[in-house]
Amino acid sequence: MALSFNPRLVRGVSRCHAIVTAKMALAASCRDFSAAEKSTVIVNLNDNTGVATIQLNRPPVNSLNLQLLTDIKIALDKLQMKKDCRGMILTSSSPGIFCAGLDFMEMHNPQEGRAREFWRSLQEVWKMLYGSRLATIAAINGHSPAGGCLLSLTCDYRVMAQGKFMIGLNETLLGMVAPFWFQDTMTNTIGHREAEKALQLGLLYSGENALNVGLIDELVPPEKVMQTAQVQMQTWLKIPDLARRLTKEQMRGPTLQKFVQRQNEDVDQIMKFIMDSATQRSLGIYLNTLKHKQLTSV
Ligand SMILES: CCCCC/C=C\C/C=C\C=C\CC(=O)SCCNC(=O)CCNC(=O)[C@H](O)C(C)(C)COP(=O)(O)OP(=O)(O)OC[C@H]1O[C@@H](n2cnc3c(N)ncnc32)[C@H](O)[C@@H]1OP(=O)(O)O
Repeated sequence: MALSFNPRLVRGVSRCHAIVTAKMALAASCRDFSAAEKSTVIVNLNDNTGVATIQLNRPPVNSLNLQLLTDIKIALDKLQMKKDCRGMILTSSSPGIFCAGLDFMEMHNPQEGRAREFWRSLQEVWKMLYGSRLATIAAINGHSPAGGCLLSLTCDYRVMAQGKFMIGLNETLLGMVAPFWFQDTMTNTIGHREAEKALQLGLLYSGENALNVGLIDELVPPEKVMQTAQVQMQTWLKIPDLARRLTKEQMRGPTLQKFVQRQNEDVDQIMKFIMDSATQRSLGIYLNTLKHKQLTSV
């Protein structure tokens, strides 16, 4: 079978797979909790407020490869073990791009063993974030398609930057089906009817339309995204932790339980799907449309 390769993506491989060294500039009251010296996330915990920030730091587009997923997981593990950490803001170190979703290089003609590990890591990160004891806010400072949208949907609140940025689960545009837990996370946020349209049509929303359907909670000028997230975090942290956390557990519990029951089956289904030649053909076609910039938002 002839596969369609996108030269720009192929060129991007070395860059995408290069390890990004995080440069830490820490304020006096902040502690560095980054996963390792060479990490694809920058993590700070403010001791005064108990609020941590995780910045996705994998230029140019924070596409989620195995390393970035692993670093997010390590960072979250560390933060959740800190008793004094009560809230977490998830954002990007590259204004203009929150996260471009899964790294195509993990999906395009993968080795099965690596692909399984990758998918399990994505599942783990979703489960940890969706069930986190922390109050979580996504400061969406740029584009957030597919897996990027999913990451933001795991948070308790979403602040997005005004501008030409798009957000949504556009999997069908890639000839893919968003897994049931992507769908559930979306449905829990915007309701069944809107999610049906969004998921079937692979809608990428503008900030204004995302706000209208409830996909995001606030739309603010780009330079105000972090500040707005921090102010909003104070509202969440005014609530006694235990009451807020138990309420979150009760609200999200059924979705998480369903996920745990079907987690292994989900991996098998994804592997069958991704190793199929028709899937790889559709993916190749999509990579070409990406090259020619045909993505548009509603
Ligand atoms: C292995 C098992 C997995 C199996 C999964 C199978 C089934 C599950 C079902 C579906 C799940 C899907 C979830 C996903 O997340 S799929 C990813 C979907 N993402 C997108 O569609 C976004 C694509 N990117 C864009 O639209 C634009 O890049 C973006 C708007 C984000 C930014 O635009 P901008 O103009 O600023 O930048 P570009 O010039 O386009 O990009 C810069 C550079 O980065 C490369 N790149 C972009 N996105 C990705 C990506 N997701 N993965 C890898 N690389 C990416 C792009 O090609 C450019 O490279 P270069 O030209 O500079 O080399």
